[in-house]
Amino acid sequence: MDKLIIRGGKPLHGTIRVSGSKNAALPILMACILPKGRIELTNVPRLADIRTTLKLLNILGCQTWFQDGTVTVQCDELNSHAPYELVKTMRASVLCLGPLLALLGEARVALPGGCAIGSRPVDLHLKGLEKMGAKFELAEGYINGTTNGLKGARIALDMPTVGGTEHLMMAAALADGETILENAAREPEVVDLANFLNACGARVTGHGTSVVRIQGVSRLKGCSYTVMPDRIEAGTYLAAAPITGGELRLENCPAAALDAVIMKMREMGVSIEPDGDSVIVKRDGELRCVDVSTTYYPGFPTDMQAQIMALMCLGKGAGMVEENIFENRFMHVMELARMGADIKLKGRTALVRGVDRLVGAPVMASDLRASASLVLAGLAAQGTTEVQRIYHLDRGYERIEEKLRAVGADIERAKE
Ligand SMILES: CC(=O)N[C@H]1[C@@H](OP(=O)(O)OP(=O)(O)OC[C@H]2O[C@@H](n3ccc(=O)[nH]c3=O)[C@H](O)[C@@H]2O)O[C@H](CO)[C@@H](O)[C@@H]1O
Ligand SMILES: C=C(OP(=O)(O)O)C(=O)O
Repeated sequence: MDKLIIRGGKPLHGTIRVSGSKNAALPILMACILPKGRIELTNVPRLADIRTTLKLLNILGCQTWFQDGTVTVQCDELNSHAPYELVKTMRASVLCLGPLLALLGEARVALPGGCAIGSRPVDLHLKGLEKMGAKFELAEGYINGTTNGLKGARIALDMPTVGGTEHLMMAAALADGETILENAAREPEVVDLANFLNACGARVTGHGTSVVRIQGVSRLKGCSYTVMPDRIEAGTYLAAAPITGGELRLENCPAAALDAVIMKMREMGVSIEPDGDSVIVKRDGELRCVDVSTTYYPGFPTDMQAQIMALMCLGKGAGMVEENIFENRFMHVMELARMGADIKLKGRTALVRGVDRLVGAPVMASDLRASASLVLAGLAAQGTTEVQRIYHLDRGYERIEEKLRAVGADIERAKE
C-alpha cells in the first residue's frame, strides 16, 4: 500500500491543470454499453476508478483502449454478469444494470461498494427501473434483473439522487416511449451524461432542471465526446492555495459549476478571479471560519465538505459544517484533530474553531475526500504528515503528488 509523505508549510505558487471529471466520466463510460458503434471519449482522467470501469466493460464484452486521456470503446457482443470483485470497489458500477436490461432483457450485477461514507442504498434506482417494467430479485449479494422490454414511465424520485437520475436516463434512452423523471438531480455531471447520450442520438431534454424527459429511440450510434473538467478536483486545488498562503492559477477550471464553493471561499477571505477558462486563487487578508451546509446542486457539494473543513481549521473564529447528504461523512474529523484541529462533532454537525497552526502527524485516509482534506492539512501543517491508505485518493485525483510538487509542495509517495 502507498502513503504520501508531506513536509508542510510551503506556500504553493504556479499553475495546475484540472483533469477530466471522474464523476462525469464514470457514468458516461457505463453508458458506452448502449450505442452500436465506436465511441471516443477525450479528457478522461487516469484514475483507479476509470481502470476498474474499463475492466468491467471488458468483462461485459466491450473492447476498450485508453491512451493519453482518450478512451475508445466498442461494445458488440454483451454479456449480462457484473461480478462482485469489480463492483465492490466502485459504486458507479451498478449503473451497468439499466443499460444491460435495456439491451439484453436480463442482468446480474453485484450490489455496489464505494466510499465508506454512509449506507448508500440503490433502492431508488431499482424502483425507477421497476416502473419501467423491470423485475428484480436480490440473492447472495447480487441484483438479478429481467424485463420483457423497458417502457417509458413517469418516475417521481423521492430525492434527487445523482446516480439514480443517471441510471434511469441511460435505461430510458432505449426504452419504448417517453420517460419523465421528476425531482431529478441537477448536478453538472448529470448534464454531461445527457449531452453525451444526445451526441449518441438519444433524445434527452430538461437536463440541468428537476424534470428530465427522455424520448426512447430504437438505437444509439457511436460518437466523439469530451468529458467535462472535474469540479471537485478543481475545488480541492482552490483550497490548496489559501491554506498554504500561496497563489495558484487553475487551468480548465469549471468555475460556473463551482459557484457555491467559490462563494463560500470568498466569504472566508479567499480571492478567486476568473481569467478565461482559468481562475487565480489566493488568500485575501485573514482566513475566516464560516457556516457550511451541504446539499444538492446548485448548493454546496458534499464532495467538498472535508476540504473546506480543512481550510476552516486555520480560519479566525468558528464555523458550523452541516453534512446533509451522507450520514457518515466526518471520518476526517478525528484525523484532522490529530494534527491539532479543534473540531467538535455532534450528529450531522461539526463545530470548527480555527487554530493558529496545524502540526504534521501520521494520519489515515478513510475515504476519497477525507484523504484530500488530510493532504490539504498536511500541506499547511508544520513538520511532516504521513497520509496512509492513499488508494482512496488514487480513485479520484490524477497524479496528485506530481501536480502539487510542480507548484512547490514537498510531497512524495512511498510504500507503507
Ligand atoms: C460516482 C459519483 O458520481 N458519485 C457522486 C454521486 O454519488 P451517488 O450517485 O451515489 O449519490 P446520490 O445522489 O445517489 O446519493 C445521495 C443520497 O441519496 C441516498 N440514496 C441514493 C440512491 C438511492 O437509491 N437511495 C438512496 O437513499 C444516498 O444514500 C445518499 O444519502 O453523488 C453524490 C452526491 O452528490 C456524490 O457525493 C458522489 O461523489
Ligand atoms: C463519494 C465519491 O465517489 P463515489 O460515489 O464513487 O464513492 C466522491 O467522488 O467523492
